[in-house]
Amino acid sequence: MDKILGKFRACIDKYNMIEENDCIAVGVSGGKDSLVLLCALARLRDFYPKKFTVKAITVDPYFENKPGNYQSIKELCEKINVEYIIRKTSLYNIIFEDRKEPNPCSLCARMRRGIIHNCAKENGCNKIALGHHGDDAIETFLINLFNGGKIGCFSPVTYLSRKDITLIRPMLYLWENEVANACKRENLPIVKSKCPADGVTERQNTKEYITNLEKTYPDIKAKLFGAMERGNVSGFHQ
Ligand SMILES: Nc1ncnc2c1ncn2[C@@H]1O[C@H](COP(=O)(O)OP(=O)(O)OP(=O)(O)O)[C@@H](O)[C@H]1O
Repeated sequence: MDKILGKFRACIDKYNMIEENDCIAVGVSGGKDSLVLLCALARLRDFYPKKFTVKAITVDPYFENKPGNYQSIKELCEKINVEYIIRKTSLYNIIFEDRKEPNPCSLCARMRRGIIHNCAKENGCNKIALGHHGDDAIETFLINLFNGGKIGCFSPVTYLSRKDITLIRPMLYLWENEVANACKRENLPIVKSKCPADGVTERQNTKEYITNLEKTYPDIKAKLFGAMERGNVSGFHQ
């Protein structure tokens, strides 16, 4: 974990993501990104100059109308001294059985976000940390550009005034392969998603597009990310 903590902290400091006495809910899906985020934040909590609390929240979509098995995450949370909250939902039932959504991902993400925000508030948190990394940022930037003709991305920090809660994305200075390596090194307990739509997303195509671009422009990822900061895109800045 120490190997990634430098960049992790640099991102937090640059975008002032943590204030004294923050209570931060980490959205934990069970995937590698949010597990690494959870452990990195819990580790930082132990020596960061500003005191803050970390909690973990999993929104259980109830795939196939059955509860997910998050026992290994529960054990991890006990080990790193983090309170763990699992929120039962009917996401799977609503999206795949009731509505039989042809494009389930965006509705699911929207509903899931609302549930995480409410759950964080109910548990006394003023911030929510999400596991987006640098690859997610440049992929989102390109998807918005190519599909919508728009310059934009999610922001490193977003204050949601209606809910009075702030979203932070502390892993933006890490690339996906750095996060994946940290996950392996720490032997974190990935809970494999049972989502029927997993892996067949637009994002996968964009990932492959960027991998191909890298053959001609080896540092295209850093250039794209740098352009977002230099161009002050969506709250990114230099
Ligand atoms: N079911 C969930 N419960 C709680 N938080 C979630 C859940 N699903 C996603 N999140 C949060 O939203 C972030 C972005 O969601 P997304 O589906 O893009 O995840 P991802 O990039 O596949 O990351 P991960 O490897 O953590 O699953 C996650 O990193 C996590 O912080």
